[in-house]
Amino acid sequence: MGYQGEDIIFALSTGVERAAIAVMRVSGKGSADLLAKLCGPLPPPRKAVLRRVWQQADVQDTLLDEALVLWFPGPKSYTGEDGFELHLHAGPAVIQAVAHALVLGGARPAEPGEFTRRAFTNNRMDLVEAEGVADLVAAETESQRKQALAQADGALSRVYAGWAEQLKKLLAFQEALIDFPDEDIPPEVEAEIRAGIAQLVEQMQRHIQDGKRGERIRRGVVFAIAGPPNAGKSSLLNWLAERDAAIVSPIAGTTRDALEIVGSLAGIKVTFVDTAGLRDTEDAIEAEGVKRALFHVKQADCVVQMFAATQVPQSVFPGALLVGNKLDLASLPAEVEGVAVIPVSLKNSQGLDALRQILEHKVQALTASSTGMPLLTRARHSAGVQDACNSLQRALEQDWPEVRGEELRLAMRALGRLTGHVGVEELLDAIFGQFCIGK
Ligand SMILES: Nc1nc2c(ncn2[C@@H]2O[C@H](COP(=O)(O)OP(=O)(O)OP(=O)(O)O)[C@@H](O)[C@H]2O)c(=O)[nH]1
Ligand SMILES: [K+]
Ligand SMILES: [Mg+2]
Repeated sequence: MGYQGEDIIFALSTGVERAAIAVMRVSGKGSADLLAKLCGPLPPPRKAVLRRVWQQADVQDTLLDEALVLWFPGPKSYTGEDGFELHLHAGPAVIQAVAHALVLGGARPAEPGEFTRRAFTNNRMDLVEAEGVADLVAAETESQRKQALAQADGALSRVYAGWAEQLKKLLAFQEALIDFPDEDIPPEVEAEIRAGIAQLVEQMQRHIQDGKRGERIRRGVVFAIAGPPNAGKSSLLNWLAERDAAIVSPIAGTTRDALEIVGSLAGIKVTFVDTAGLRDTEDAIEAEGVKRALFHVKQADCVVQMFAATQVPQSVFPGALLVGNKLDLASLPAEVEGVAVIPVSLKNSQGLDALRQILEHKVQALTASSTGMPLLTRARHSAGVQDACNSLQRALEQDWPEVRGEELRLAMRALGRLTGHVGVEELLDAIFGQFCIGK
């Protein structure tokens, strides 16, 4: 997608399902003339006005619809450009006819994310905020909504801007040391620069470590259900899904392919993956299932390790929740290798409320911020902060003022790339391409 800020773009901003009203959004230089062409004299800015929409209003040729019209003159609009919205009756024929009239008036359909990209280009928001908008549009759970809204509102950007501001000061001091080595610069300046850098490094490291949590909220917390055949893993999945998602049978080795269900716990998106029972096997297909099961165990945020009361395991996966099933058949140990056993019977629905609570707590623990800072939400952010942090660490190791200054500048650039203030042209297509059309 080549950026073409000169065009007038339009898109349906509401979904394509049947609805009463469809919002057609238009933005770009020349929007005022286009709106006048369709609806006659411009309404007052940002006021909803009922108007007839014509193919050509001046000659009242072909009435298309009667619509609420909003005129948004730039620069105080979403994109920063002149634009307008038509709240149409949502019939496909109405939408089609209006789109046709817009094209006749010189507009073109928008690319995915193009409105938000223009907002970014016109400094209405930075990249991190734009990503927040994309997440907000995609938010399915309460926690995703809150996190995305805070990010779209600039909470994360303010953290990065704060760091950039501190860095700028440190850089200014450093430049002074470089440019006026013989002047009477107080000796403590050198120490202050070092202390300032060390402080930034520490904050960035904590932010990166905390970052997995924000990503988990965005993507959902992934649990892998693993254990030997017939432990009751698929039975657990079905209980969580509240439907017969997986085949349950007394035959060991029933599940082969990993099966995922998506839901929410404590307002947070979660994915549970049912996997093949872990055992040595001659069967090639079952062996492939076991291989995949182990892959999911490695990838998951948390393993739910299941066993049947009749077959207590020798070892526990690191960090796993240990669920002992078939309480109805035999008694369960209180713990295995120091890890508490959560006793249940999926057959008799025993212990399931307690299990649900433990799962909810786990989800909260995996997603809560440990620093109180807004969480970074994407691999792109952690990579950017890591870049900046690496430069700062190299700066700390440097005694040469010039080299240290250069590392500080590199750290600045890394932060600038994060928020989109420098050298991000190549990133933009990738980022805005993820948006839906009309945003
Ligand atoms: N008695 C008893 N049987 C159970 C319980 N939970 C599950 N089962 C039975 O145990 C058998 C195996 O259950 P599954 O859910 O298929 O076990 P699995 O761990 O998915 O097995 P694989 O997919 O073969 O690895 C089925 O016959 C279930 O009905 C329980 O709490 N008590
Ligand atoms: K089974
Ligand atoms: Mg199974």
